[in-house]
Amino acid sequence: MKVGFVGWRGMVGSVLMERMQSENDFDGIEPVFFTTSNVGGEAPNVAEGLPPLKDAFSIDDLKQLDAIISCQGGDYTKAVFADLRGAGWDGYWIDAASSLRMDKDSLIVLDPVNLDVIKDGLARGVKNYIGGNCTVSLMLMGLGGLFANNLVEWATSMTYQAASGAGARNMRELIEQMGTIRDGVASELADPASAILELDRKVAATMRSGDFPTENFGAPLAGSVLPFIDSQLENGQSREEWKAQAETNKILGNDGNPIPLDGTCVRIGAMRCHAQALTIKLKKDVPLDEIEQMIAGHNQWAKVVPNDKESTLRDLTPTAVTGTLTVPVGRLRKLSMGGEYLNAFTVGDQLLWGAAEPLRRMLQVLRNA
Ligand SMILES: NC(=O)C1=CN([C@@H]2O[C@H](COP(=O)(O)OP(=O)(O)OC[C@H]3O[C@@H](n4cnc5c(N)ncnc54)[C@H](OP(=O)(O)O)[C@@H]3O)[C@@H](O)[C@H]2O)C=CC1
Ligand SMILES: N[C@@H](CC(=O)OP(=O)(O)O)C(=O)O
Repeated sequence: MKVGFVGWRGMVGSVLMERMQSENDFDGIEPVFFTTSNVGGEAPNVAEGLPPLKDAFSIDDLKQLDAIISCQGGDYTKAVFADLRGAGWDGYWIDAASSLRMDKDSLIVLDPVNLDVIKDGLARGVKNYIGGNCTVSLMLMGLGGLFANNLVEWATSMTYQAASGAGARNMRELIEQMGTIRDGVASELADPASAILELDRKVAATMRSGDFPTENFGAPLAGSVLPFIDSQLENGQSREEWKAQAETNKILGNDGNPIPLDGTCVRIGAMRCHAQALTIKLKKDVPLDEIEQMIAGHNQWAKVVPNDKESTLRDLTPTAVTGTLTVPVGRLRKLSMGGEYLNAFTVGDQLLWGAAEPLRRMLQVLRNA
């Protein structure tokens, strides 16, 4: 199988390369690497004898491939995809960008949750397989057991989304902001007897000053939260909030009767793990131990964290989860509204299950088909 890689040196692409190497996914495929900026440059060192980088805008070169994985972003997809199909290319297009997700000729891939939908798509001749929004994919990896058991009547999710979701430059800016705040009160911090309200006043003044580095986020994130992610829709939702219901139901293959999902998406000062607090209205009052079994039994990455303080602070934080494929689910308890109202909190690495991993695994599904 001849597989083209576009966007392999970006943040999502680099995580994809790491995962493919550690799973030996390059064995048995013929990888071809593309670039938008360095045609003729050296391909990454993932296999022997790779040809130099090809032009990612060359339809003739792209047409030679059986499958293309793009982590280059939506603008690239918009620039080449239609022309490539228009030129008669019939290969598999696997993409991290959102542009084609809701297209009728595309499926959203998250195989531990929707392998049946993917296999049905392959049998029907679907050729476009798109990774889901990170928050949606991570929610489904954690709570897939409840959806698989048809228990969710509706859910609302309040998210705590990491800087990486906005890009590599934003991750750097978050740390710049943290450092700027710290540097502004270095002398007060060095003196344990300094007045806390004076320290606090200086921190606020630093964050509000015109010099504070906010070029990428557009506002201070360190020491604050930003309750709007992605663009604004006319109905008052952010696009990130809109994706929850639209993408979840598409992933699950719910055509006629969508499960309502909505909430507030918030950027916080974590590096690459998204977290979300969910209120889930169950279709019936199922005992908590059965719910825990459904969640833990759904896939090998979902882990139930006991609802006690020690376990939660040890295992249910971005710090604990970052860089791993584990998707812990905790704070599981029935809410005071009644036995059909479930509380849950889940955390996941948004560059792994939220971006690169579903694409890597889609290639494996194709190879095994
Ligand atoms: N960030 C995220 O959390 C998620 C992102 N996505 C999708 O993936 C797309 C790519 O995201 P992301 O990986 O964050 O984007 P990046 O900005 O990290 O990389 C995109 C491209 O930028 C070019 N580039 C320019 N300068 C550099 C540099 N210094 N280092 C590395 N690459 C550079 C590379 O293209 P070239 O080699 O051709 O120059 C690279 O492939 C997004 O647009 C989005 O559609 C999807 C889910 C989550
Ligand atoms: N919007 C997500 C990241 C992302 O890339 O989402 P999407 O793939 O749906 O555009 C975030 O900011 O955390």
